Amino acid sequence: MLSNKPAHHRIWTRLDLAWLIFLGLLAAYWLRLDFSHQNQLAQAQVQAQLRASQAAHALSMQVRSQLLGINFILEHLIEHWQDHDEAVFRKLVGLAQQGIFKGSLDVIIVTDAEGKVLFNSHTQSDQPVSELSVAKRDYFQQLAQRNEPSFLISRPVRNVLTNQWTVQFSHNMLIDGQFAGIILASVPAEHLAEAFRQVYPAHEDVVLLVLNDGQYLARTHALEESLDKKVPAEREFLHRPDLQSGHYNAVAPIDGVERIYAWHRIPDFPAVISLGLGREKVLSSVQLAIKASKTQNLLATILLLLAALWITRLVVIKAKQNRALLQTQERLATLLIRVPSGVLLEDENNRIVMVNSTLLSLLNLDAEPSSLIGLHHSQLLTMLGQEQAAWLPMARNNLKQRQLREVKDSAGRTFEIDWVPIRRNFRSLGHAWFIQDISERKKKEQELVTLATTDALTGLHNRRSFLDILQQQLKISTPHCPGALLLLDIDHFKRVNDTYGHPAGDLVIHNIAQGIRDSLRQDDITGRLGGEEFAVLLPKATLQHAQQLAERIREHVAATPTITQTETIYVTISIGVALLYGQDENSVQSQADQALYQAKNAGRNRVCCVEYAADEVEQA
Ligand SMILES: Nc1nc2c(ncn2[C@@H]2O[C@H](COP(=O)(O)OP(=O)(O)OP(=O)(O)O)[C@@H](O)[C@H]2O)c(=O)[nH]1
Repeated sequence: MLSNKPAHHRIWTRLDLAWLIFLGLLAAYWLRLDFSHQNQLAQAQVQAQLRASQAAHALSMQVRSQLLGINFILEHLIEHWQDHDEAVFRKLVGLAQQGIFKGSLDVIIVTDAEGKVLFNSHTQSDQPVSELSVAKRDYFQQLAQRNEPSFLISRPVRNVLTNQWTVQFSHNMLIDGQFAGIILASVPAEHLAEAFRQVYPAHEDVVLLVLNDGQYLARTHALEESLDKKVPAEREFLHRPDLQSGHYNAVAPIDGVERIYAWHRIPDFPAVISLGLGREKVLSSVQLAIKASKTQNLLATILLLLAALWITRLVVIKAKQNRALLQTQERLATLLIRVPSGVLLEDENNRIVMVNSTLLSLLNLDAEPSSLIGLHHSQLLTMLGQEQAAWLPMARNNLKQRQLREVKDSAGRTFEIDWVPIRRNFRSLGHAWFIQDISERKKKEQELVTLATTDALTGLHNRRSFLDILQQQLKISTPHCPGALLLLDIDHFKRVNDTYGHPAGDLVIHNIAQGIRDSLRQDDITGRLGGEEFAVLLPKATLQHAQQLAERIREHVAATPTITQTETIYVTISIGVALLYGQDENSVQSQADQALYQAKNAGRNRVCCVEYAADEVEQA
């Protein structure tokens, strides 16, 4: 039996499992996608670091060559200062101003060993040099203690006249190994920053030039805010003197921008170049691609979820339909078992769809109904005996009308075979056979027919049945075979009843009926029209033949008494004869009746015929 709950439960268990797997796969996909996005970001960052590192290295080389140039110019000027030819020296200073940072040199100063300014490029040759001393400056004090040629880059200082930040490049002068003063070139920090800005103009990117102690010398952006500061103490290059280059990510405290930094020490000089690329800008294309990928995947996921919901709905509907179908099949199967007919249902390809055990027993087939499902009709026929196979010819699907027929088997049983086509919208869906053993029904029908057409006392045709046959016979009678109607009536039967009683009278009637039947041939028909009146139909008889037969009957009745326990009863009969041809039911009866009347009037126990014209008799 079908059970609703388990089937329902089963389908939901399967769906739950499918959803679990589906959602698990989706989650795994998204985790993998996220991992891949992180990877892309990391790779983009590594590439940015690489780019920054290469660019920082190139910048450091460029700055180094600039510094070497300044150093060379200062050394060259020192040599000429010691020649004491101020005119030539001033000319060389003019040339140096052109050479150092493309004319951005602020000032060149020469001092004596005490720090007193002996030459100032701002002072014209015909003017006295102002009384200035740099003796207290760091760079002077450092250089004063060195007895080998030394080049110093000092932290930026504000020019008191221009209020500009300037970076001081200084070199000591030695005469016979003794400190004899310094030469100093001052360059605006803005100029250094501008040189870098030309390469990295965007404010997201930054180039820093710092001393090894972290002091800013130049910064492409926010220069003013940075020049009197140092870079944050945690920067790698401050505490890893062993490293020549490196990189780090940081949010600059000056402008709050997050950058990917790569730094490089400037070979031979105590300074570091650091290039920071704006992280957001560098990664923006990758982040955009990731965002687009996430959007596309989200849409695809939503579509997949919608599709999965739709499929779930279809599966549930299908499962419900299947369950309903199974229940219907089960009901049908129960019906098939109970139905008294044998049922065989086939599809449009003559494949067995349904069969019940009643059919198998009617066909004398020893098999389980389920074993026949799916078999072709021809396979079923080979399993059947010849007789049964003939009952179920291969169905023709073009037949549209029900076919009903009766067959008899060799055991005398009658079967009704009903073939019903199954069609829908002009299309054949198959057909069904219903087979019923109707032997009993047939027997009962026959009994009813007999009851309806037979006289109970004599077993002869009753009046209605006899007249029906007479009517048929009248239609087929011909001049050569006219046929005849005999009306027979027992003579003085009232006396028999009166004398011997009614039961004895019945016996007489019964015996006379028997006598009449005994006198006739197989084809002749006898009936009791009522009371003591009988009729005989001789289908092909001529008048002469009918007369002879009537006479024989009359003689037989007269010579055959009815013997009861106490009596022997002799009776006679009178007979009227009429020919069928050319008459209808009423006229032929009327003629035979008149002939009978004549026989009665003429003394009874005789046969009288209708008197026909000579040509009529000849024909007969
Ligand atoms: N026992 C018996 N008597 C019947 C039956 N049917 C009719 N009868 C009797 O048959 C008799 C017929 O009588 P009538 O018609 O007078 O004719 P009849 O006495 O035979 O005289 P005729 O025909 O003139 O020779 C009646 O007494 C009926 O009661 C029957 O089925 N059984």
